[in-house]
Amino acid sequence: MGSQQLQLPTVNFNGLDLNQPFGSKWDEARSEVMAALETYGCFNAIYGLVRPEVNEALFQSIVPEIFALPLETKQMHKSNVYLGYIGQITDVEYESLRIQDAPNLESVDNFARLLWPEGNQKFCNTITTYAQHARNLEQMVETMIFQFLGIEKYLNSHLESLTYGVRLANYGGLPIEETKVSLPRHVDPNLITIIRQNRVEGLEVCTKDEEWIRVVPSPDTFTVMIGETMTVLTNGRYNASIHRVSVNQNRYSVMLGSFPKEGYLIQPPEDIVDENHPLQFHPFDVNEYLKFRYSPEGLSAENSLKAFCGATVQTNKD
Ligand SMILES: O=C(O)CCC(=O)C(=O)O
Ligand SMILES: [Fe+2]
Repeated sequence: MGSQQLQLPTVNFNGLDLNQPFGSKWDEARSEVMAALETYGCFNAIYGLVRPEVNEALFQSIVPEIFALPLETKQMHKSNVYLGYIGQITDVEYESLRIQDAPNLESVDNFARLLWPEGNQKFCNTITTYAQHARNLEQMVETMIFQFLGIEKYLNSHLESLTYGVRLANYGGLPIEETKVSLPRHVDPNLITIIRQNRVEGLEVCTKDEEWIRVVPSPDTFTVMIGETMTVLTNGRYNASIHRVSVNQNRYSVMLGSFPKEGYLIQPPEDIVDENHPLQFHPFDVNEYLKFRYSPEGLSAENSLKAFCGATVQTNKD
């Protein structure tokens, strides 16, 4: 038998409501989500409520237009190595821009005015509508995780401590004959990333057996993946998804990422730490971690998260 193409599990979120997080449909979706997170650290969510015209505006005009701007203009958004503009680093011309606090119209407008001094209403409306939609999905997944771990009483304060950014990515300089890795294997440092690839595929997720699953885009599907901050929060129960991007043609993607707000420390609730589940990580500041992760010490560490904040656990296999 030929090797069967592995596929990422798909969970249907249509009809689920963040304000009514219960009932048989919700519970069924939650079981599927938690099983997928355990195995892959990610899954596909069918969540088609974003209007087609928003999607069209995003991928047909907003994203291509922003990357067509002069480099100096795009580079006005540099803050640190993970936030802001990233580019000019590989021969495949990967570049990306991050819009901080994207569900908020005022923040997006501030961002837009750096690029277009007279403002850009279409840009602002499209980005905020998209970000609010993806944030809803993000918060449903957070809710499922908190329910599943029996730590729901901490959910509201946790959600209030989050901030959301949208990252736009451009894989240019193509087409080329052979598909090539243009964003190398990595894990995301944040809590959850909601990825939207439009038509052109490229995202690949690594399984525990070191096989790569190619994620096929579809019009109403978002890929949901957990990052290292979620690993810390869940005391190591859920590993961040290892992924990369391989392409042979021009590709755009749009991501929403959740981060703790500046100054918030992440640590697992005491309810999920006990003799059988000893504390795996010291309280974690993602911004400090980002500085470490891209420092020579962080880059050379086998596991930069553990090197940064791992607690010494006697019973651990490593
Ligand atoms: O473009 C994608 O599909 C994913 C990009 C990614 O993994 C990242 O920016 O961290
Ligand atoms: Fe990533």
